[in-house]
Amino acid sequence: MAGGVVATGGGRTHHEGKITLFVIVTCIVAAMGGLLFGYDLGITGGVTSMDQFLLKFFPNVYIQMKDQSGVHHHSQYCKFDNPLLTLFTSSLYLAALVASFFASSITRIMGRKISMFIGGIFFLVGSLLDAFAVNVAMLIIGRLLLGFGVGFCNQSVPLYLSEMAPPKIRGALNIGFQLMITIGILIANLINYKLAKIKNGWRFSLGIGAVPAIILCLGAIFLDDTPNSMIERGKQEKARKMLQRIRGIDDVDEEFQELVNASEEAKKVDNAWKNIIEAKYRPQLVFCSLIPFFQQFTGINVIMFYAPVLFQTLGFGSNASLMSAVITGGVNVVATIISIFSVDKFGRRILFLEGGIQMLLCQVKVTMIAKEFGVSGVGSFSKGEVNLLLFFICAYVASFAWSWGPLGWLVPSEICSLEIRSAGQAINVSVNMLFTFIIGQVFLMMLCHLKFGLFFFFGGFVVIMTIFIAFFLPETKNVPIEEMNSVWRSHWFWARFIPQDMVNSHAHLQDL
Ligand SMILES: OC[C@H]1O[C@](O)(CO)[C@@H](O)[C@@H]1O
Repeated sequence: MAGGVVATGGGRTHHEGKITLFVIVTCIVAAMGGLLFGYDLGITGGVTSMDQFLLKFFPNVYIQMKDQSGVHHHSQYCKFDNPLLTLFTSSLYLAALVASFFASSITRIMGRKISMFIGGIFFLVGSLLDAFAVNVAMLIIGRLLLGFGVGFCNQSVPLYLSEMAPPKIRGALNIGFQLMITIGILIANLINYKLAKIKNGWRFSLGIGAVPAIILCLGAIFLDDTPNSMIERGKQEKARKMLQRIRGIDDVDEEFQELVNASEEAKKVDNAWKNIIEAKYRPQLVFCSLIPFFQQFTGINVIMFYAPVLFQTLGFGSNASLMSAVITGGVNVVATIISIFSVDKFGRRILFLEGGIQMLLCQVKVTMIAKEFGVSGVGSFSKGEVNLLLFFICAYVASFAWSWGPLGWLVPSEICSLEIRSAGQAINVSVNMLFTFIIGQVFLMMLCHLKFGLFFFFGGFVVIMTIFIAFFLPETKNVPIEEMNSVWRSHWFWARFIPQDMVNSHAHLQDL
């Protein structure tokens, strides 16, 4: 899940309830929010490598790119290094960061539906502005609007999904949102590949985002709000009817009562921000801040944002570069699906540790192969080397996609109890957006200065984060949220922060 607060409605509930057609339609529409995020995230990489786009908005970059003589630049690595070009990609994340502060209150006070609708409108207008852009300003304003869309949808969609779905599929849906993001990235890569050859293809690439935005807006108009949100806003009777409708059964008393109780308790939480800085919540504060930071310092967005540019820099032809982005996008989707099936089987730690080691090995291998290209970037690869490079980049993306990708959202959401949940999620989402923005903004400059050593730079962070997980993250698989304190209490490091009276006496940790 890429944001929002997970509504657990009391944790381990096993209510009756079918997966009704209503729930399915609801989920499809809401999932458009994740798809749009992924689409807008993945689309810029291909667009910024298209000649016509560069020629229109960034002619200097175009000249540098075509110039093989070295007159305009010192090395191949620097040909895309242009702050405005990177702002086109990364401004979206800055806007998303700002919007999520407003979006969380609007989602709570006015409901999930309104928030999704506002997000959809931002996506729609942003896509159209970009598609019809006549200058760089219009292009960047469009990206900022798309970023507002991301901010609103990241708050409302995951919440909407988890509140509409029957409890038994809530966990799967949590990762399902991340899956939709990866599908969005893949679709963007495919569209770029197809449209690169047609005249002004970039306009279509940027404009096609309007289609899921329209579905999202229409959905938000016609679908109802969640029972949780109705209860929160005092519409009890409407909420009960809604619950009967979405569950497809009449007897919803037990679940309804639980939702009412959860809402009462939520009202009692006076100040999640004050709570989370208390010493007893130190582990949650640390993980909600460091997990998103580390997730971005795996370097994944270097590939997601700039794969075509990166491949071109490393000497791939323009078509091969766009195709390679499709391949990495496909690997990303498949590995995220693998994660859905293995996260409750192997546990979080195994996935984090395996993912970290595999990412590191791949980064070392990529550095070694890219070294052939030389510091000045004038070397060239053999066909075999190109394939090997692509193989290791794919293996790297796969290891991210079954570890830090989905777990970066899952773990923070499952360790925060109600009294700190909203603050914990807000920290997680904002730290993630902030560092996505920073990496998006400085990557091309880093590529220019660090050259192939760039992969090593992120590799260094992967070593630190893997050691961090090994020593500090206890296994959270199958641990109900109310028993999390026992886990911290029996941890060699976190135990010192947790007073004995916080530990639930019924805790059972045999499964760990
Ligand atoms: O699938 C990769 C994508 O997933 C995210 O980490 C969000 O969870 C993005 O920052 C990244 O681009």
